[in-house]
Order: sequence, then structure tokens, then C-alpha cells
Amino acid sequence: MSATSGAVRPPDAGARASAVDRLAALATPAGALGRLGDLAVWLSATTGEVPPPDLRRTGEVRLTVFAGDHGVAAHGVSAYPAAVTPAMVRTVASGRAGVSALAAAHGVSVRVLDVAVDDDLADLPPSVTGRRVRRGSGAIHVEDALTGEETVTAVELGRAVAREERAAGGRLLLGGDLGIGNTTPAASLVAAALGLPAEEVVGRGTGVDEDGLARKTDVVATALARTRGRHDDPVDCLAALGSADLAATTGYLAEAAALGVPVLLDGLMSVACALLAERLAPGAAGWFAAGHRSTEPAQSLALAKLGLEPLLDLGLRLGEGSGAVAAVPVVRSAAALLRGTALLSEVLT
Ligand SMILES: Cc1cc2ncn([C@H]3O[C@H](COP(=O)(O)O)[C@@H](O)[C@H]3O)c2cc1C
Ligand SMILES: O=C(O)c1cccnc1
Repeated sequence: MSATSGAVRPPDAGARASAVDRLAALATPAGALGRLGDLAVWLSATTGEVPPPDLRRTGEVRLTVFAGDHGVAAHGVSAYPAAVTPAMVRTVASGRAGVSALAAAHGVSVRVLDVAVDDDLADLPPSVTGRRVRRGSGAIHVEDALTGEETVTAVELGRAVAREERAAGGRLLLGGDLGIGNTTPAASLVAAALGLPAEEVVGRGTGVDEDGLARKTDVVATALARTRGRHDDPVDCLAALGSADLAATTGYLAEAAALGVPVLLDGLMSVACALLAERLAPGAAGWFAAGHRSTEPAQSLALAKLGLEPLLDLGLRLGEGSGAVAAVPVVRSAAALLRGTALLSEVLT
């Protein structure tokens, strides 16, 4: 099984070096900007600009929310019913979701894409529903989420979205998720990638109780056992244990890296897909920064594997891209410091 994979070049080493020099020369004590300094250097290296762009123009920071339903949702793994998925797709489309409020506050463009929602969504425009890969993805503890062909189609859809978002003026891309039950396949993908047992990756998602957590752990363990021997190939992992929306997110992240566009990651779904994108397109992680630490254990495990330290740690477990959007002002703060701070040599005259 194959999905075309663009080669990833590393971020600009020359821009990184001059950003490091500029940071060291600012009228601040050495190291005083802490991780904001590191972030400014990363933004310089990934945009190739020193100082980095301020990212304040409309449309420069863009979020795509990948939506889909999951067969496991019918098996007691979520605190909410699957009917919430289409309802929340409509809510994001009408600009009234949690992430919409954050995006409006921070000047982030939002697009929601129905990759595999199990509902007609006939009231929504083709720009949202017109590229659906299938209605819902398979319940991974009993069957593959997708066929090989559907997986490749979904990955390619995500890649196309990254190209569209860059063409629309995106200079920092964010990925978000919507879909009741999606923390189950996402945790399974992390377990498969890291070779961990279900108990170490499973979290409470929307807030399942002890019984729900036990059922969810069982579903993940059964899915991992069912697919044993297939965990090395990232595309086959997405087919076996993922979903169409997670495959599309993986393609989106891999393609952003291949295009040389920096990405701000969100919670579990985003970071699980980043792990797969790194396997699909080695070096992709160099283009990623982590917006926040979610409460899901698999998200922290995947971040550690990617070598990423999250910018925020707020106990947030919403998804939708909300943690990435909440971190946008931190990224802009880093850029502003490297752009606007005088040099020590200028003030000591
Ligand atoms: C009202 C509502 C809005 C949401 N927005 C994002 N999620 C998040 O929670 C779900 C994943 O958690 P689980 O695997 O436990 O179902 C996904 O829809 C995800 O996007 C929401 C969930 C709900 C209920
Ligand atoms: O980690 C996340 O982003 C998350 C956690 C719970 C529910 N939805 C998303």
C-alpha cells in the first residue's frame, strides 16, 4: 500500500543561525526570553525569515478541522453519542464552537472539512461535505477502519488541503479534529507507533467513567491484538487502527512539512497524526511546534517521542484545534520579541 510522500527538507539552517545570533544580541539578559526565544528561532528557521513574520495579517494563520465518525463510538468508548459529531460540524461551520471563539479572538481562519461524518449534512455547502471519503470509519476492534484505497484517498485529501491552505496565504497551519470516539483510534495509533500496551495510552476523552475507561482500554487492546504485525507501516496503521479523518490529518501535516510551512499542533488527534506524518515523511517533525499539552496520556507520550515541548499546559481537552489556536498569541509574542526588541549594542551607546 502506498501514499505518495513528498520529501521533507530541514528548516533553513542559515536563518536559524542568524536568528540565534540576533536573539543573543537583543537588549535583554542572555537567555531571558526562555522558550519564547527558542520559538522565535524555530519560526525564523521554518519561515526562512530573520526576524520572523509577525503573522498578524488576515489569513496568515489558518486552521483546518478534519471531521469524521468512528465505528467504536457505538461501543461505549465516549461520554457522548455520535449524533454530537454532525451537530458540532454545523457549529464550527457557523462559527459558534469553542475553537471558533478562540479563532475570532486571535484572528485565525477556520475551515471545517467533512472527511467521514456519518450524516448527510445536506444543509452544509459542498466546500464542507463535497470531498467526503466515506460515511464513518470502521470499528477498529472488529474490522479495519478503512480499505487501503480509502486510506490513500484520505491521505491525499489531507495533502491537497495543505496545498490549498498555503495557496490561500497560510504561513502557519493548524490542524484540529471533530468526531465522537476519535480519542480511541488516536490512542491506538500512538500505542502501535510506540509499541505500548492499551493501559498506558488510554485516557478519558470527553470524560468517560471507570466503566467507560475499562471498555475503551479493552477496545484498544483488542484492536492492537487484531492488527498485530501491521504496526510498522504508517499507512497500513491508519487503515487498520485509524480513520479517514485521521488519515487526512496525517497527509495534511506531512504535506505542510514537505511544502516547508510551519505547523502548530493541537491535542491527541493532531499529535498522533504528527507521529505518523514523521514516519511517512521523515524530518516532518522539524516543521512542527506543539501548541499545548492535553490531558490525554497518549498525547504526552507522542510529544515526547517527537521531541516536542508544548507551549501551553492548561488542562485543556476540547480538541477542535483549540489548544493550537490558544497558543497562537504565544507564537506571535515570540515573533514580536525578535522583531521589535532593540540590540544591546544600540542601547549602550
Ligand atoms: C459537545 C462536544 C464538542 C466537542 N468538540 C470537540 N470534541 C472532542 O471530543 C470528541 C473526542 O472524545 P471521545 O473520544 O471521548 O468521544 C471529539 O468529537 C473531539 O473533537 C467534542 C466533544 C463534545 C461532546
Ligand atoms: O487531546 C485532545 O485534543 C482531546 C481530548 C479529549 C477530547 N477531545 C480532544
